[in-house]
Amino acid sequence: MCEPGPGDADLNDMLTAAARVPDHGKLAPWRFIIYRGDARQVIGQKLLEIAEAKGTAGSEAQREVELSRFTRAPVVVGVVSKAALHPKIPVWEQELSVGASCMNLVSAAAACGFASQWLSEWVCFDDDAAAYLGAQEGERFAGFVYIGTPTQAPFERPRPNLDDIVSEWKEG
Ligand SMILES: Cc1cc2nc3c(=O)[nH]c(=O)nc-3n(C[C@H](O)[C@H](O)[C@H](O)COP(=O)(O)O)c2cc1C
Repeated sequence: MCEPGPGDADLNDMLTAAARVPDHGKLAPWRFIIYRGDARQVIGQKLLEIAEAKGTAGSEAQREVELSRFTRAPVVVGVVSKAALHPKIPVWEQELSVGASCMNLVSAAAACGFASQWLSEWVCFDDDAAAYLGAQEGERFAGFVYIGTPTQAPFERPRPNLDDIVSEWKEG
């Protein structure tokens, strides 16, 4: 994907869709962080620093991957899960709502004419990277949705055969 990314109006529509998902108990167990413009280069420098400190950016190629991680798309949206223990609503249901939010964001991006990709990668699971990217105590990233102008038609890969994943319930 390439420039341009969605402007404020499109991004607002996409995030409205992302926040319009089934949400048992109206807990809003998700929030969104936007990364765009020069901030993406700043992030790359810091991710490289974190990766080097952990010994995971030894080669020039790995260094370049870290530096350019957030410049692969004009706009990146971090979807933060705020799922937490609740007296009535299981964490599992809250996490499913966060997943639905990510998927709505991907679908809304497509509906607005943009390409997108939902990625986790190491930055989702590394405490230092996640904190730097904005996750607060008790939060975690469900993923980062990279959004930009499509440069090619979506590549379709083989999907599961419905016969293998669909069954009709019968007693016993
Ligand atoms: C929670 C989650 C995390 C993902 N993280 C990655 C990732 O880190 N790297 C990756 O190549 N694909 C990742 N994917 C898969 C992509 O989002 C996407 O499914 C894949 O690029 C192929 O797209 P398609 O399934 O629409 O063909 C992730 C998917 C989900 C649901």
